[in-house]
Amino acid sequence: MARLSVNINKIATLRNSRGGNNPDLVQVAKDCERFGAQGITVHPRPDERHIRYNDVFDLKKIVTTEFNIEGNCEEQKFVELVLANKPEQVTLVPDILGQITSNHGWDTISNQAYLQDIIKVFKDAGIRVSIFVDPVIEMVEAAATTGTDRIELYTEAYATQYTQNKKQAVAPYVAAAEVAHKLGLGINAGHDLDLHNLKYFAENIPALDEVSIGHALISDALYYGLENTIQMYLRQLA
Ligand SMILES: CC(=O)[C@@H](O)[C@H](O)COP(=O)(O)O
Ligand SMILES: NCC(=O)COP(=O)(O)O
Repeated sequence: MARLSVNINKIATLRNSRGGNNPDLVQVAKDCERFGAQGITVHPRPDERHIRYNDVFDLKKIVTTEFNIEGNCEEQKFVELVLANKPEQVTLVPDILGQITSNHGWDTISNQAYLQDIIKVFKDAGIRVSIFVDPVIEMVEAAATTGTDRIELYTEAYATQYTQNKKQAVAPYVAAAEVAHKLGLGINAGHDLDLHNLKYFAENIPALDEVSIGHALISDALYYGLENTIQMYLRQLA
């Protein structure tokens, strides 16, 4: 069964909207774990639109499952933040400044030497590395020679196509996961996964280690409550 890592970016969005500490991000992380979350994911962006760099230090003190920090390693401040906190996992995402959200994986061919160097920095610090990739066979194959422990399959395209044709939507991800598994890579996935599309994805992807889910899960919690929502997502993975 793939692990569920809850991305709490949008809790920080709500907190920041009024300038105080409500909702309390640290308490929400503790509660997510108490409700069954098997990991906590945050994505501190340079503009700190939601997760602030200081949040990472506060969360590191209390996360007892797996702490996954996502971000763009081309930002030195991000590299220093991760090395200072040594999470269980870092997920490297090639975001360009000003993006509304993450919307592409690494070109692991043209960035091969750069990724090899930066991945070694994190692995030498004892941190598991995952890199964000599109479900493109060549990109997965080149990921294997970067030294990364895992890939994270960027699932927006799956989510977008799911309602029209779920078999067609999942096909490239199955193919990518089969190649990744054969090459000894761990397999994570995330972006726009939700209560409608998660079960089918998890049933079809071989050797799926972890999904990280935030936007839809936190939105669902507005209707179903956080504890019930986390349990609902876990049931999709059972
Ligand atoms: C990498 C990815 O797809 C998501 O984890 C990302 O963290 C979402 O970021 P926002 O919450 O800023 O949209
Ligand atoms: N890596 C994906 C993630 O952490 C959350 O993405 P989303 O569910 O907010 O789209």
